[in-house]
Parts: sequence; structure tokens; C-alpha cells
Amino acid sequence: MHVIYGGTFDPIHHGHLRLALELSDRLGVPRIHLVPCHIPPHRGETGASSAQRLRLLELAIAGESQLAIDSRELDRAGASYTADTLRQLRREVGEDEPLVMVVGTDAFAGFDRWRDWQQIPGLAHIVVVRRPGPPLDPSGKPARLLAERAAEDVSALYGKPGGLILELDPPLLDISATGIRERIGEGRSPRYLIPDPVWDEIRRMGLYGACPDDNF
Ligand SMILES: Nc1ncnc2c1ncn2[C@@H]1O[C@H](COP(=O)(O)OP(=O)(O)OP(=O)(O)O)[C@@H](O)[C@H]1O
Ligand SMILES: O=C(O)c1ccc[n+]([C@@H]2O[C@H](COP(=O)([O-])O)[C@@H](O)[C@H]2O)c1
Repeated sequence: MHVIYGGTFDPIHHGHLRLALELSDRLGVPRIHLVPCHIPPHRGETGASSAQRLRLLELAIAGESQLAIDSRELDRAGASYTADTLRQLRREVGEDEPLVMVVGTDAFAGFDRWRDWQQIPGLAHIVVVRRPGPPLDPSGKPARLLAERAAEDVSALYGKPGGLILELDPPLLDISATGIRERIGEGRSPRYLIPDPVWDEIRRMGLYGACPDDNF
């Protein structure tokens, strides 16, 4: 089973990293592939460039064999559409291999606005990770899709290459990239929310308004 976890990762933080490890254990896969997006189709400009976000990811996962980076979206020009990524991956892993895309409920809530969203279940399973915040609107298209395609448990995902949606409720850290960017912009330390090497590099590059000379 091939599992991807996409995000803007602006910047990567311990919430993302802990979830990825938790998923590797719960889904029974040796590795989770983190897929940073190049140009997010759905939000404004990122605080850090694609190359900078990739550098931070590399530092964050260094030495962790359960995590890998798949940088294919950074190599594609234009907006990063998940359907394009999944089509490419499906060709690579073959017709029969289960392919899984992980999203948080906040991201899944807008799923019916994603490019070619109706084709995505034909390409992969979806694991929706419940995050704090408003629940899915039960009359909305994402919630209805989830109800139609709900998987009983993890083992169901192994039985077919795609098409199921599994809701998981793993322990989550209450950390957001927005909060980290704000904190840094206000001159407060984000230490212990992100790995130390990531924070060192953010300061070295002066990202998110960090002062390169700051010594918190
Ligand atoms: N603390 C967290 N725990 C688990 N999942 C998270 C956490 N933060 C984000 N995610 C999920 O990770 C994916 C990528 O998230 P993203 O890169 O947008 O991070 P974010 O912290 O939500 O960023 P932002 O605050 O800029 O929106 C999304 O599916 C999102 O739901
Ligand atoms: O394909 C799309 O149209 C699309 C629209 C919105 C979000 N996504 C993907 O959803 C993932 C999570 O997005 P975000 O904003 O929470 O980082 C990330 O991999 C995005 O590329 C994809």
C-alpha cells in the first residue's frame, strides 16, 4: 500500500510529523510519503517558496525512515492538483496496488471544489483525519461521499486499489502552520512546535519575518 500525505507545509511542524508516524503505524505501512505542493490551488501566496519549504521538510525528516518526501508537485509547473499527482502515482504503482491519500477534515471539507474531485475515488482511497473544529456539514457533498464510500476499518483498504474513505481519529497535536507564522512574525519563539533544525533554518533564511540574528 502506497500512502501519500500532501500539504502546503508552510512550514512543516510537529503536528504533521506526529500524524505521519501515527498513520504509518495504524495503516501498517513502512513509510508515509509527504507531498509538498508547489502552488496551492486553493489559497494565497505561501510565506516560504517551494524550495524553502522543501528544505525545511528535508531537515524535519532527516534520519526518520518511516517518512519520505515525494517532491513531484514541486517539479510540475503551475498549480498542484492532487488528481494529477494521483494519476501519475497510479501509473507508477500499477492497477492493483492500494493507493491512499491522507487529508485532515478541514481540507476534506472543501473536497468538492478540488480539480476533478469526482475522479479521485477512482484513483485512490482517502483517509480523513478528524481535526478539532467544525464537523463536516452532513448535507454537503464531502460528507455524503464519505457516507457512500465509508470503509469499516484499515484492513478494507488492503482489499482493493482505491474507492474507499476511512475516517480516523488519531491523537493530534494542536499546532497549525498559521499559528507558527504568526508567532514568528510577532517575534515570539515557535520552539517545541517545530523541530529545532527547522527553526534554525527559518532564522538563517529570515523566513516568516524571523530576524536572522534573533536568539530566543
Ligand atoms: N496539527 C495537525 N495535526 C494533524 N493534521 C494536521 C495538523 N495540521 C495540519 N494538518 C493536516 O495536514 C495537511 C496539510 O496541512 P497544512 O500544510 O495546510 O498545515 P496547516 O498547519 O493546517 O497549515 P495552515 O495553518 O497554513 O493552513 C492537511 O490535510 C491538514 O488537515
Ligand atoms: O487538487 C486540488 O484541487 C486541491 C485543492 C485544495 C487542496 N488540495 C491538496 O490538499 C492538501 C492539503 O491542503 P492544505 O491547504 O491543507 O495544505 C494539499 O496536498 C493540497 O495540494 C488539492
